[in-house]
Amino acid sequence: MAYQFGKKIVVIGTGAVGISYAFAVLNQALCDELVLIDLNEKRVAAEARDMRHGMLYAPSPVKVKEGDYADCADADIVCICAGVPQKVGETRLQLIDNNLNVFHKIVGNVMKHGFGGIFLVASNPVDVLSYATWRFSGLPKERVIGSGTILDTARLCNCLGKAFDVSPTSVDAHMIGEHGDSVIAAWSTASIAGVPLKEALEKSGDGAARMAQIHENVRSAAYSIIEGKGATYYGIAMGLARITQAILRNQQVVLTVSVLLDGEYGEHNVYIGTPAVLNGTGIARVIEKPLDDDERTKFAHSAKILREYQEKVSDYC
Ligand SMILES: NC(=O)C1=CN([C@@H]2O[C@H](COP(=O)(O)OP(=O)(O)OC[C@H]3O[C@@H](n4cnc5c(N)ncnc54)[C@H](O)[C@@H]3O)[C@@H](O)[C@H]2O)C=CC1
Ligand SMILES: CC(=O)C(=O)O
Repeated sequence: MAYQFGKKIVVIGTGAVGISYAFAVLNQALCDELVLIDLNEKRVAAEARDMRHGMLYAPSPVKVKEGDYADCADADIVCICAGVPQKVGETRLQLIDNNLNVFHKIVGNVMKHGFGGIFLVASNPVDVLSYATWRFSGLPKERVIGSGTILDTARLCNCLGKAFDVSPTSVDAHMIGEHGDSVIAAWSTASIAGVPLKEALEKSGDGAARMAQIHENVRSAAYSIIEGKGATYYGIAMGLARITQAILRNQQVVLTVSVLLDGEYGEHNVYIGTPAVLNGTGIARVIEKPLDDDERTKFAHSAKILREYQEKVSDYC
């Protein structure tokens, strides 16, 4: 496991998601300095101390401490996981007013200290908050990345892996669009070793029903996990760690993340989930999937919803 000399990550908001991400970063030795920031100073100091105790058994030493915004000045990645999560039955978009207010303060504080690295946004609604972070920070769009549909894609690959009895890592399929209720399964391009899954499912006779069921399973996963244990955090933490690895190890890998579209899919000025190539510069390029007509219509609908919510950002600018 490569040790990342000189790499520094700051996590802002060390609740369930932020601290799970921090723990994944330590266990994968993705940086050599990890700084935790939260409004709850007593708790964040305790989290950092607990993590330092585990360092003896980590794959590589990582300096962990609780910190403040001055620590962002020379950070490679600032990952924002702060703000409220959904309560049972609440949608992600319903969190917008509270979390936009939180992000306005946080991004302002980070930029005040001359941050020039990459923002990684996890808080919901993640696409709209990624757009807000881009607007508030003034950084190039390539350096403001939302986790987007990285978790939805993992959920889809899990379902399809189970359905076709292969490892999820052998499934090539993507969830795109809003990380939320209008999320889309890009069935027309889903495959295993080049075998198209839409046709494979259709051959079984009940293909349309199975695809609808798998889509619903993915779309509603967060709702049912929140009902079961109050929050979701391990899945997104692993997804955030994967994005972090792609950036800090300059991997040039394709992941589904939230990016600002500039003509791809016929859309402009909207942060939304799509496959993109990630490397040390952040977003190296967006990959526009060849969608069928139905997927294209649904993607345009998802973008429309997000653009409407993005308008709220102007109130702060
Ligand atoms: N993108 C994704 O796929 C996922 C996103 N999420 C989102 O992540 C966010 C965090 O969720 P949880 O960790 O479960 O919530 P949580 O309530 O456990 O933690 C949130 C933390 O943010 C901190 N915080 C609030 N305002 C702050 C500020 N101004 N400065 C610094 N810290 C501040 C709180 O003190 C708290 O520790 C939520 O918006 C949730 O919806 C959760 C799961 C998956
Ligand atoms: C909470 C959330 O966004 C998720 O688990 O997908």
